[in-house]
Amino acid sequence: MPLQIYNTLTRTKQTFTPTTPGYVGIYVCGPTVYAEPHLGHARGPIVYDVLRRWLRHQGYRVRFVSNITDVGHLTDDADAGEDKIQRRARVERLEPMEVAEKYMWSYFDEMQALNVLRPDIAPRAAGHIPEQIELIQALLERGHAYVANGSVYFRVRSWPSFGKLSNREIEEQEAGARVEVREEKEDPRDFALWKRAEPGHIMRWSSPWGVGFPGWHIECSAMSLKYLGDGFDIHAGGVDLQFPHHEAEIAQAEAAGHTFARYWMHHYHVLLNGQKMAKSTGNFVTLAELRARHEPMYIRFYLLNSHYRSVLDFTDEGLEGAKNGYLRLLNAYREVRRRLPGAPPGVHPGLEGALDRLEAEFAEALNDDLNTPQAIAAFFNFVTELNKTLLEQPGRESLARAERAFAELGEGVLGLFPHRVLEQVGGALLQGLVELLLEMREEARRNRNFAQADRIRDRLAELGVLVEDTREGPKWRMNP
Ligand SMILES: Nc1ncnc2c1ncn2[C@@H]1O[C@H](COP(=O)(O)OP(=O)(O)OP(=O)(O)O)[C@@H](O)[C@H]1O
Ligand SMILES: [Zn+2]
Repeated sequence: MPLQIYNTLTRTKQTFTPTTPGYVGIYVCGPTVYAEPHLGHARGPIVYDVLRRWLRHQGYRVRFVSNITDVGHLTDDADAGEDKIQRRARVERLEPMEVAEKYMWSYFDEMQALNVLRPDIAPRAAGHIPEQIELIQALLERGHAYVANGSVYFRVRSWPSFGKLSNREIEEQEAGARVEVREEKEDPRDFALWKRAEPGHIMRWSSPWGVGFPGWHIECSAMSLKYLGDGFDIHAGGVDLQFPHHEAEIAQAEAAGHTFARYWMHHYHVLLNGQKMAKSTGNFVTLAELRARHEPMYIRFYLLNSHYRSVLDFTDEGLEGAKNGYLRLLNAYREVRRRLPGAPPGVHPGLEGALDRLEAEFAEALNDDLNTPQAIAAFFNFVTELNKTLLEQPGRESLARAERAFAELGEGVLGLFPHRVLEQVGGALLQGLVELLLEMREEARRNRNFAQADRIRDRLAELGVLVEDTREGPKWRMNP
């Protein structure tokens, strides 16, 4: 079965076929960079990272674009309120662009720690003002926008398909708008493409309509079309963005004469205490806090262990459980790597069969609307079978294939086993030294020098090397 994607536009799972055979363009709405990223911010990037890796694994060339919003996102969705970045700049006594830099880099650092591949392009809204102005001009020429008082608004009435993505009526949009904003609009449903800068507004650019700044939605239409072209393949973001942000993006692009994205993917929220994790409400746990307590790969595994179209209510116990599951897979991978150099030549039919099943189940899971928990389940099934076959000393060819499965599917596609995690035990020198210490510990025990033996074990534990005494002698593993 080829890749099926649930397309919000059609509300069905559809077979994915790219516009240009062999190439896939993906655009993901990125963060507004005015605060430290929280766990919710990681879900989308990790899910779409797996999508990107999976397409690449299947031989596609993928261009992955994810923007940084550094201007235009107001505290109020109805074109009123203060720019979120400017407000933060006031609080921190920084330049707005300092705020944007600071939190953009925290975001990139967190994503890197979570083994999310860098976007091919991470365009910033403030760096694409001419492109946005050009798109607004096209809308004005076609009568889908109008100038009012130095601001430009999209004329929703002129675009009947507005609302096709979310099927939603737009009345709420009016609710929070300040009176003067409402008054200059022809229709309360209209939204800002360009806003006149009030005297205190620092982030300002010249435009044909006077000094101002772009509306939040226009950046994504302008930048996705610029870098991915008309009719690009996949546009993604959180469900909260479906309306009004994505509706506006579609209307702006199509009303200006472009064909817009063909598949729309939306991930559901990470919750905390039953509510959406969000910067603006203060209901969140930052990635930095979590990373101080947990290896980042536990966090990635935790997020991938639920389907992106279901909400995920975060709990500490859930994350703790993910850790155990993750370590089970990681230890199996390490064991395969450890055995490989000394394995006798040969093919082990049992292991080969388990690998066939893993590959088939894994592909089936990801092709079914990116069912990552199912793909992880395929790995668990495999590890159960692998552990059985390891008792029979499988030959090198089969072990090498098992190693490739971990490397190509576990790391290459799911991104769960970066070199860093493996290297903690992978280095031959480290391995040799630990084994030497364990030999000395055995010797100490034979000489009834238990204090010495315990000291070696405890010192190793402090270094993260856990020693377990089994019937076959001491075994050790790293606690990452
Ligand atoms: N709790 C969450 N779970 C999943 N995705 C989220 C969550 N919060 C935000 N996102 C997604 O992260 C991206 C960046 O969103 P944004 O910067 O607006 O974050 P936010 O925390 O919701 O901010 P605010 O509270 O100010 O609206 C968007 O794609 C958004 O859908
Ligand atoms: Zn967007």
